[in-house]
Amino acid sequence: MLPAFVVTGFLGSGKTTLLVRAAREHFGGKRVAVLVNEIGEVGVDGKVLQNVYSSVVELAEGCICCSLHAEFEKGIKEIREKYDPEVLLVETSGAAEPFPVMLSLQSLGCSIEGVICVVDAKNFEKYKNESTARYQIGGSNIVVINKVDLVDAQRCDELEKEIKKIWEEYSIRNVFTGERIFSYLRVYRTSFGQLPAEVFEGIFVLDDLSKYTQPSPAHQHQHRVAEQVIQFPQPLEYDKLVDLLKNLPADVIRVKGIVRIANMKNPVIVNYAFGLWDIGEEIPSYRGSSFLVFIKRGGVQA
Ligand SMILES: Nc1nc2c(ncn2[C@@H]2O[C@H](COP(=O)(O)OP(=O)(O)OP(=O)(O)O)[C@@H](O)[C@H]2O)c(=O)[nH]1
Repeated sequence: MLPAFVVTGFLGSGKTTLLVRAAREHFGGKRVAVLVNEIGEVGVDGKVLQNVYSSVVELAEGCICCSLHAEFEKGIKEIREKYDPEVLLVETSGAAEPFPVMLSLQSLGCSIEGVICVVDAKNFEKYKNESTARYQIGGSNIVVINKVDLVDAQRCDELEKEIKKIWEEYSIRNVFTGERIFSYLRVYRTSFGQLPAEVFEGIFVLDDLSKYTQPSPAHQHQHRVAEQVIQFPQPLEYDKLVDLLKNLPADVIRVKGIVRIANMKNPVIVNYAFGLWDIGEEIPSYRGSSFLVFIKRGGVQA
């Protein structure tokens, strides 16, 4: 059985950051393959992850928990044949629910060693009523309260209580017995996805889910976000980019992309989530054109 971890969590919560950190701190020396899914036609996370993992497969334009189901299974088979990994990491898009992904992985001979839901401590209040965010918490056995550098300890305590309540309500159950499929929830508090080694040591292995017949939440799942990609043929002025990020319409909840900036040697990653932005990490290997992906709340179904 191939050990697999699923990383889920709402848009911009810090999934890619966590995986980049895990590569540096916990997977040295192991053959690790990563499968990453984004809702948009242009992937950013895959390019960021390629900087630290050599085997990255991107599934863009669609959602692995519903429309991309077949591609997901094909992607996993391809990864196994091509890279023969010792560990598989799956980063779902911020708009996906983890349960169907877990079922697929198990049916393909993976043992799920943890479903990690990343929660954005700073912005949880702004997205906590989205049903997808609730199913992501309920479909996990490890919740990582991330961005704790941006909130105080009291807020973290409140959040942890709230998350546990949501987990109780939304956790996946055996429809016949009402029993919870995950017998426990483990909560960590982190900054920039820093986790203890135990998370990746196989101590959170899940049961075989195929014996449960609960219909997958994907059947009711709708994407209440829409995305638009803008390409920039010329390098951007730094100040103009900052201006743009500071003056986005309120319904834009997430922006990310890779852009070239005038007078900077390498392309850089641009990140914006619920009002917080950052222009920074360089991607020297990126050869494509500059682009930004804008994700809006309340858009059409994907
Ligand atoms: N202050 C702070 N910022 C963080 C932390 N973790 C991540 N970020 C920032 O949050 C932004 C989004 O992080 P990502 O790791 O790209 O989030 P994601 O969940 O992969 O995003 P999507 O794939 O679009 O859903 C980036 O600007 C990160 O640098 C943290 O603990 N503290």
